[in-house]
Amino acid sequence: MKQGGSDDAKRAAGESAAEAVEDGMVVGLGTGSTAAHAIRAIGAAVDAGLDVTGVPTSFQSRELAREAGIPLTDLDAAEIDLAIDGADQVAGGCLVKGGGAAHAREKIVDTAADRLLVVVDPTKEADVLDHPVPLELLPAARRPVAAAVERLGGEPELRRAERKDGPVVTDNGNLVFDCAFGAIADPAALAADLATIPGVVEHGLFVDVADEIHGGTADGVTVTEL
Ligand SMILES: O=C[C@H](O)[C@H](O)[C@H](O)COP(=O)(O)O
Repeated sequence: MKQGGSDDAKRAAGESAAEAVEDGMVVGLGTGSTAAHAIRAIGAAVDAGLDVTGVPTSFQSRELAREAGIPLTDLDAAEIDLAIDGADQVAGGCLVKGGGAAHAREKIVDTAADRLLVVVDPTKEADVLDHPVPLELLPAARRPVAAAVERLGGEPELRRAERKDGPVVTDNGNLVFDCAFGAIADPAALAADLATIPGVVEHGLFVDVADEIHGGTADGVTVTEL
């Protein structure tokens, strides 16, 4: 599922968003190769004396933040000022997320933040969302969830692990379906439908969550306010 934009473009986007982090902030730390650049840049700022606390969105972002020296907290203890996160596709301010199977915790952290800055390279930007939508689902609900997705016109595919026999298991112990719907004309309506399926823990459509898109290229960054 992962797409391969250039690392220079991802770094430009991540570092651009990290510049918005101010002294005293609690920052949501997204997951993925683009958000990783923001985490490293925030770590460098902490090393230089900035007082920032992070709320990770996954095992991976927690590990990276620890390595980068960012003090961590959680939603029980703190309000989040700003979150920085990647996306698998962006169109019209809506996002598809979950290529790294982290979208459930990402959605909790990103929606809890006062502002969400999305960091992407040009391969992620589209006119209309048509990327398969990841669903995190309870293992016991696999068959009924698949049937419900098909009734909505989607084609669910169980995500399989690349270096393990069997499925991907999320940080929460659940399965992931990647659901192809073709072009998604009305992301809000599809999001509402997916949210009502029993057994779906979270879907990867993020509608009305992002505040800024930091689109990186090897030559610079375009910031789009939403
Ligand atoms: O589950 C993973 C996340 O939603 C990522 O933010 C998303 O897949 C983008 O990752 P990357 O920046 O590596 O393409």
